Amino acid sequence: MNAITFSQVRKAYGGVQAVDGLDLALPAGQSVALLGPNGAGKSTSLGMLLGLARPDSGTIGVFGHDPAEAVARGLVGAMLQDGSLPEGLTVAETVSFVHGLYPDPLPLAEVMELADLTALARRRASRLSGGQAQRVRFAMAIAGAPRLLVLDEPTAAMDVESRRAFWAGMRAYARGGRTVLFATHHLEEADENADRVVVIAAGRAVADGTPEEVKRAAGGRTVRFTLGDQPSAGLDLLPGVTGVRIEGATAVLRTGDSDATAEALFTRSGLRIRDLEIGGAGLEEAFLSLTRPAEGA
Ligand SMILES: Nc1ncnc2c1ncn2[C@@H]1O[C@H](COP(=O)(O)OP(=O)(O)OP(=O)(O)O)[C@@H](O)[C@H]1O
Repeated sequence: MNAITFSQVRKAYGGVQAVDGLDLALPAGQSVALLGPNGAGKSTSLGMLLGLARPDSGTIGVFGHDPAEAVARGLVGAMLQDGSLPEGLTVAETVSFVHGLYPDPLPLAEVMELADLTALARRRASRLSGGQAQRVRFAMAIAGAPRLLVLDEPTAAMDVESRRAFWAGMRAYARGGRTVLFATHHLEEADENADRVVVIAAGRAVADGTPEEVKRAAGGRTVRFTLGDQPSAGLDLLPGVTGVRIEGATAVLRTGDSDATAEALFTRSGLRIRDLEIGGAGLEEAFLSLTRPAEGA
């Protein structure tokens, strides 16, 4: 059975078409990243999935139910971008209170462990750093052992160490056949933590598959070399080149024909080429090539 289906879902705010005909079918048991640039429609889609807003048209199903019905049945846990924590309670009291609301929760110690909160149990929840508060929200989202866990940019306020611990907790939660859908614009988070990546731009899915498949669908390879302070003008006109990015002293060319691009760099560009590397396109190149045309539209 599909955990989630979106069929031709549309949602506009005033003149902005936030979600523009989104189709999605996610089988139960997968961890899926909804990957897209700012304003792509990720939060709007997740809000509708949680029954917080209704589509203007189209339908959304969660384990075969209407979203609000699925939430009422306790099938869905969510961690959204904001939401304040109660004043005056410790972390342990906050998590334990929410935990007590569910008929069939995860063991409390397991919730604290998965959210990496054991060492913070006695701290006041209202005095936590942004990243620590996110971990409490994560604990509250998983406490009821929901079959579907929805996370909207969960690591936004976390440092590198907290992120690592967070994703380890998320993957451990996902292991018992549970479904996780998370929104992110961090490519490496999608690459490392999702079985499947849905790239969303301008309110539509523009690519959908394993991280490897998405990279392949975007096609092409990258040719990178040290440009130094030489001019980059004209690199986009070399044979095969479909995109040019300058990263500090390095030029990164996306190309459909790396042999022709490399040959032209040496014979025709007039540049001094050093440290040439040819590689497969990473998720970042795939993401840029998939979302750029839609963004500019
Ligand atoms: N309540 C609202 N009122 C008006 N416009 C909105 C509202 N919510 C979202 N939008 C607009 O809809 C579009 C999609 O926004 P959304 O927040 O869904 O994108 P997102 O992919 O989650 O972006 P981000 O990564 O920045 O969170 C944006 O243009 C946004 O400005």
